[in-house]
Amino acid sequence: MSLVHVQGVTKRFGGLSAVSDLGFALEKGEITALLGPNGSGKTTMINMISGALVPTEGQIIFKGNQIGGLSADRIARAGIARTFQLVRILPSLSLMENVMVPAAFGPRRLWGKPARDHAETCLDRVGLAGKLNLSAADLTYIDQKRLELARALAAEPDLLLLDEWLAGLNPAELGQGIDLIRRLARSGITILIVEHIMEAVRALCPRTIVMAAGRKLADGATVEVLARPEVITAYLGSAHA
Ligand SMILES: Nc1ncnc2c1ncn2[C@@H]1O[C@H](COP(=O)(O)OP(=O)(O)OP(=O)(O)O)[C@@H](O)[C@H]1O
Repeated sequence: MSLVHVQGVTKRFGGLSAVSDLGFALEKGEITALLGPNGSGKTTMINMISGALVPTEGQIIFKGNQIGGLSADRIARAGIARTFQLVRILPSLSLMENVMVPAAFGPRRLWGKPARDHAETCLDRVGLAGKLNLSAADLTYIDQKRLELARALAAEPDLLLLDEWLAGLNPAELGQGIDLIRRLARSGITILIVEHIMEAVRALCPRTIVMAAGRKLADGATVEVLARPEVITAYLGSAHA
């Protein structure tokens, strides 16, 4: 059985259909790109999987259970974590404290020493092992991104949703970011990536799903999908082309 099964999902905001009758499945351990021009509905889809938005129609099945419409808190505990387009960390807290907070709300509800040990492991996984007691406000941009990832990992997700996690990195940092995501995927986490940097998509994602105006335009091997005329046409109208 697929880890995730999105079936006939629609999200309407008043008269606007941001996502229309979308369907796809994600297999365990897969790393997949969700692409599309600005406003095509990618973030709305991620928001429905993570519980920030309730689908108007359709089902989102995760590990065999319908999760569409459940609270973000319950979905996180079921094993789905995400990052945001604009980094969300707690600047006044140390790195360790930043990661202990989501650990407390994760499936094991860790507290005290087990939470500290788990936070240390998560920070180590993203390359921040030496900075546990620094204040989050003092981090460079890429380290803030690493910290956000460590906070997502603290909830011990089976599915990780990355919403433009690589955006804003310089070329050297981009290489480090790609390596880090690849390492996480190898550890068995299923990853869905919304990303406008095609170099990263090609390097990381064997499979790509393309949305246009809320609908699925293409789904298949990345190299093949990105060469399709209808995909190229969809992107030519966008600022990211
Ligand atoms: N809360 C909301 N209320 C009303 N309309 C919304 C809301 N969220 C998104 N939309 C609209 O839904 C459409 C899809 O937006 P969405 O942010 O999902 O696109 P996207 O593909 O993620 O775009 P981008 O690449 O620019 O982030 C857009 O027309 C957007 O204006």
